[in-house]
Amino acid sequence: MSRSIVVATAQLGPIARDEPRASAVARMIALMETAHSRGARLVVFPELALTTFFPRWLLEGDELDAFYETEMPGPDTAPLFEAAKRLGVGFYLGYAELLHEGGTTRRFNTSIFVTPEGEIAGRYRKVHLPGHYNHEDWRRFQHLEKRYFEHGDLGFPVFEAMGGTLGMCLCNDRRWPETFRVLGLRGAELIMLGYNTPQHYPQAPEHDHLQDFHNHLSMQHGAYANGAWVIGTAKAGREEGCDLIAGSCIIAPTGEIIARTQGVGDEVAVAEIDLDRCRELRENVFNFALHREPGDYGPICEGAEARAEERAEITRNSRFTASAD
Ligand SMILES: C[C@@H](NC(N)=O)C(=O)O
Repeated sequence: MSRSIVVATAQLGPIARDEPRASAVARMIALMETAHSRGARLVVFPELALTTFFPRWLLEGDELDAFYETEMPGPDTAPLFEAAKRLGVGFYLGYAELLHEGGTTRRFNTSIFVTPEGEIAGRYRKVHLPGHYNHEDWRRFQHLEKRYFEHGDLGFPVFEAMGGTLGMCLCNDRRWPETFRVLGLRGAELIMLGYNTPQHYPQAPEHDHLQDFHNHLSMQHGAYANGAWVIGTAKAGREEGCDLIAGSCIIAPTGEIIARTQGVGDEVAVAEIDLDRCRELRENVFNFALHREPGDYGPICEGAEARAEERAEITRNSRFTASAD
């Protein structure tokens, strides 16, 4: 018996700095309706899908806080939840999360999975935060994710929804094989992720022409080496003068891209996927129980305590991550 489900990647074009959330949400509902009209029951939106990619600027106070969600759904996002219920569609959504916890303000780069019933079935907080902590004059665009978000505190959880075992990650996470492997070890059959990836890589501009290649290379390998379906969704196009790559796609457990967007604007690509196809890999070349050799992978987990302490020290010194209320 197959476990087939029609899924969609719902790519967004640029979101202007002054574009209200209600406008971004209206665009997402239109994409969801298009996906639904093509049979989709699951839709994946990008990372930080409700606003422009604000870590490209040094911001403070209310101007910064305005880019975070303090409730989900909130007044601006409730229509997306309602559309999902009306259409019977589950969705992945990336957004900036701000919460007050024990007298502390916490900020995460977060994704959730919402079921067709409108319930939040899964939550993920980004583990691999790229970029830097302080303003760097030499950059045309900042990448202040390390300043604006705390290291995700949930690890890489999986959850049951839509008849399968699902997992999530966000953007830079896809470049790390460990992300996919941990989700694979937990039995993920479908891994969803959103990304905001500039075409220009300031530290090594000679790699600019490789951004699309590295994007697909990472996700296709993650799918193949773990026998999982992967859906990757871009926020694409020229956003506030910064070119973001597109290439949103649906990838089979064999590593093959079976559907992808063509342009750099709002666009949906749809495919029917059979979750049972994960077995083609997981019962053969990547049968973990039979072939994996964890005894030889020691260095992968070395340094965890030192790294946690280093992060805690940085957090204590940062005005933005885990700041006192
Ligand atoms: C640059 C970085 N962006 C991100 N939003 O994590 C990446 O694509 O790895």
